[in-house]
Formats: sequence, C-alpha cells, structure tokens
Amino acid sequence: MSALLLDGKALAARIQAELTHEVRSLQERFPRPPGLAVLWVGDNPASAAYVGNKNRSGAGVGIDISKGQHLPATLSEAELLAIVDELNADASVDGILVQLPLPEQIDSNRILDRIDPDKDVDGLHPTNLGRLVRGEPGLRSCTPAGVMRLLAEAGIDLAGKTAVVLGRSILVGKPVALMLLEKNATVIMAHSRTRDLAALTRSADVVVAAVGKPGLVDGAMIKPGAVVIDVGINRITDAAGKSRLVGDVDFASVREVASAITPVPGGVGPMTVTMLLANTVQSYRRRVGS
Ligand SMILES: NC(=O)C1=CN([C@@H]2O[C@H](COP(=O)(O)OP(=O)(O)OC[C@H]3O[C@@H](n4cnc5c(N)ncnc54)[C@H](OP(=O)(O)O)[C@@H]3O)[C@@H](O)[C@H]2O)C=CC1
Ligand SMILES: Nc1nc(=O)c2c([nH]1)NC[C@@H]1CN(c3ccc(C(=O)N[C@@H](CCC(=O)O)C(=O)O)cc3)C=[N+]21
Ligand SMILES: [Mg+2]
Repeated sequence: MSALLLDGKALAARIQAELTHEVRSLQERFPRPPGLAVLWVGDNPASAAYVGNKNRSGAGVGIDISKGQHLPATLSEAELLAIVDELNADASVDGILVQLPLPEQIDSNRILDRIDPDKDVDGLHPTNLGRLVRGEPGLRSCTPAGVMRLLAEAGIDLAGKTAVVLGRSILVGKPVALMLLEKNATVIMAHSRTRDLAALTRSADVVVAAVGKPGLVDGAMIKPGAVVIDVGINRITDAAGKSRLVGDVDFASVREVASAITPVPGGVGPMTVTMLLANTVQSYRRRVGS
C-alpha cells in the first residue's frame, strides 16, 4: 500500500486563485490593496523558506508586501517594538507577522503582545489565542489552520479519532491540538519529555509532527492506515551533498504504512502561506468595512 498524497501545493494554488478574485473585486470598491508586513530578524533557514514563498504568492494575489523588512540579528528589542508601533499606526497595513524564533536578546512575548490584535494575522496575540481557546471566531494561527483545511478538503473526519501532536509550541503544537479537539478528536500532546513516543504514535489515527527533527517519525511508529501530517521544515545536506528541505517524517517508510501523508516540500508549507494571505484579506475587509 502507498499512502494518498495530501497535495498542499495544489490546494494552496486553488485557494490563492479564489483570493486573487476576491481582492480584485474588493479593489473595485476600495482603492488601496490589502497590506501585509512580515518582519524577519536574523537568518533562520525555515523563515527564509517562508519569506520566499510568501513574497511569490502574496504579490500574485494582489497583496502589497512592500512594508516587510529583513532586519539584522543584532536588532534590539526596543528597535523591534518601535517598528511594530509604526506598523500598528500605518493605515495601509492590515497584517503584521513577526517571524519566530527571534534572536535571544529579544523577548518574543513582549513583541507579540505589542501587535494590534486586529492586525495579528499570525494569531499569536493573547487576545486571538484566547478566542481560539474559547472556540470563538478570530484570526487563527496560519499553520494549524492550514493543517485543518488540508484534512477537511481530503474528507478526513476527526470525530472520535485519536490524534497525537508532536511538539507543543505556541506557533504550531498547542493551537493545532486545540483545533483538532474542536473537531472532536481525542488529542494527545507529545513533547521532548514524553516517554515511549512510539507507543503513543502507534495508537494514533492522526499524527501531526511539528518538532524540527528530520526523520523523527518512521514507518515503524505508525499504525497502518493512519493519517500523517508533516509540519517540520528542516534544511539538510543530503548524501549527494545537495541542500534540500525535509520534514520531521521519514517519507519513504511512512508512506508504505499510512493511508494519507503530506510531502515536504509541497504539503503544509504552502498552506501556511495561503492562510496568511487569507487572514490578511479577512483583516483588510474588517478594516475597510466590507
Ligand atoms: N510548515 C510550516 O508551515 C511550518 C513549519 N514549521 C516547522 O515546524 C517545526 C516545529 O516548529 P516550532 O513548533 O516553531 O518549533 P519549536 O522548536 O518551538 O518546538 C519544537 C517542539 O518539539 C518538541 N520536541 C523536541 N524534541 C522532541 C522529540 N524527540 N519528540 C517529541 N517532541 C519533541 C519540543 O518539546 P519541548 O517543548 O519539551 O521543548 C517542542 O515543543 C520546525 O521544523 C519549523 O521550522 C514551523 C512553522 C510553520
Ligand atoms: N511567526 C511565525 N509564523 C510562522 O508561520 C513561521 C515562523 N514564524 N517562522 C518560520 C516558520 C516556518 N514557516 C514556513 C512556512 C511556509 C514554508 C513553505 O512555504 N515551504 C514550502 C517550500 C518553500 C521552498 O522550497 O523554499 C513547502 O514546504 O513546500 C516554509 C516555512 C513558517 N513559520
Ligand atoms: Mg510542507
């Protein structure tokens, strides 16, 4: 058996085509385009992949991405707070995203707290995280939202299923666990202190890996027929000396056991970018009053 490929790239292209139409028709009534500012501090390689894809896709959809900045790793917290303040006050900016992780001299919570919750297209401000915990509508984290959309489009019903989430970050693990719970899955959250990870994953109908360790999940850890979502983005040098992106899942062994699997690249990553653009358009609509 070979698993069904959950093609995030194709789904992302479809949703982006819809967003392109939506933005174009909104522009008949409102002169300015939606604006998105992504702040990238330092040189984290996963952030590099994100920025590259976001720039290609954002411009394609008709979103103005010109207020984004790539800032030096030596930037101070006060300098970053000042940039966030400026973007909060800038009426042409509908969405602000600060790439994580930030360099160690900057307290990421202090930065996230400063973002206007109505421009928080990454859904990481306490107000938006609170709405998620309550099950209320609001701006929701892009990667978890993208994972849920991929599952929904594939017709995967989560009610009563056992889902194991690997990783408990505020960016991916925690919000995706809450969203799976909202769809009535029974959710187990695993992390670096978890004992016997393989026993847990082997009990799972759905495995979501968001750790940042290439090859962490292999076929022997997966129950036959399970659905495997690979969030990991790791840049490695392969046996032939070529640099490439891989996830946390050993694709070759897992695809022989799972019923469905996301590839890296071409899985969750493009969905993250697409949910970011969708959140920016949602924020724009609210701000122009549509
Ligand atoms: N595809 C996409 O769109 C996106 C991809 N990513 C990628 O996803 C990965 C995770 O990102 P992020 O959540 O920000 O990472 P973090 O580094 O913030 O969190 C990693 C988590 O993995 C846990 N962990 C570490 N080792 C193990 C282990 N052996 N078994 C189980 N859990 C373990 C950690 O546990 P503990 O809490 O105990 O330390 C932690 O909770 C990265 O590769 C990142 O680049 C991130 C965002 C979007
Ligand atoms: N506040 C914050 N929010 C994030 O969502 C966030 C972040 N910080 N920091 C970095 C990680 C990483 N991340 C990626 C998203 C998409 C791709 C992506 O589009 N990847 C393509 C490949 C792109 C290429 O080939 O270069 C794919 O997987 O197919 C990659 C990485 C978001 N992150
Ligand atoms: Mg991917």
